[in-house]
Amino acid sequence: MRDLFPDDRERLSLDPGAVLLGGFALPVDRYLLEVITHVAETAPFRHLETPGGRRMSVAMTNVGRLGWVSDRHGYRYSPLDPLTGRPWPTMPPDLAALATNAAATAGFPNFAPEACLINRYASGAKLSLHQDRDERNLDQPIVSVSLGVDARFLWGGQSRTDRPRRVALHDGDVVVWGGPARLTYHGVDTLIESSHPLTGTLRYNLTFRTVTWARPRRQICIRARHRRPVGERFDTPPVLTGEEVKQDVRLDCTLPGMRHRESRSG
Ligand SMILES: O=C(O)CCC(=O)C(=O)O
Ligand SMILES: [Fe+2]
Repeated sequence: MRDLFPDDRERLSLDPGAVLLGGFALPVDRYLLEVITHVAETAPFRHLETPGGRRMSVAMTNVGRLGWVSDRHGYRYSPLDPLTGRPWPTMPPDLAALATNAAATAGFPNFAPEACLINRYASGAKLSLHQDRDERNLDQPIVSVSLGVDARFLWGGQSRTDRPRRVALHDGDVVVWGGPARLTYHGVDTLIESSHPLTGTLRYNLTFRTVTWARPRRQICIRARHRRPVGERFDTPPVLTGEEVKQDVRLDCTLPGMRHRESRSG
C-alpha cells in the first residue's frame, strides 16, 4: 500500500492530542500475538451483533478487568464474557505496560488500562466511522496497537460528516488519541487481501481503554499505589478508601476545567 506519510512515521501528529507512533510495538509484536492466541483459548473471537441487529465483520474478544461488548441491548463494558459467563482473561502486566509507555510517549502520563478490546480483521472486514465513547472516563486516552496486515485507518473529525483522512497502519504501529482528540471519529477501511509473515492474511488491533477510573490527585495516587497487589500494578486501578473516593469524585465534579489537562501530545 502506498504510504501516505512516508517521511516521518516515527512520530506523526494527526491532530492536537492524537499521534501515530510508527513501529512503537514492533519489538514486541511476537509477544503480542502470543498473548492474543492465549486469550482466544479462553475468550474466543466472536462476531458481535450491533444494537441494530447487524453482525460485525470484525471478530472481537477482550483481555482485562472489563471487556467491550455489543448486542441488541446496546454497547457497554462488562466484567464477564457473555459467551462463557466467566471473567475476561487477566491483562498481563507487560501488556498493560506497553500501553502505559505508548501513552506516556504521546504525552499522556499514568495511563492505566482497565480494558483491552482485541479486534481481528480478515480481508473484507471493516470498522465504520465511530467515536469511542462508552467509557465513563473520557480524561484518559485511547491506545491502539496494530499487528500484521496493513490497514487504512480513517481519521475523521469531531462530527460524523467530517471527511476522514486515510492513514496507513503497519505492524507495530501505535495510535494514541486523547484530550481534545478523545472523541474524534475514526474507523478502519475494508481490509485488502494481503499477507504478513506474522499473522498470515489477518490483521489484529489491540485497543486499550480506561473505563471507570478518574485519575485521583497526585498524593492520593501515591498513597493508593502502595496498596496495589503485587503483579497487578497496571491492570487494576488503585484501591481507594471511601474518603479518597469522595475526594476523587468531588475533584472530578467540581473542577471540570481539569478535564483534558493532559492534552499536550501531537
Ligand atoms: O482497528 C483499529 O485500528 C481501530 C479499532 C477501533 O477503533 C476500536 O476498536 O474502537
Ligand atoms: Fe474505535
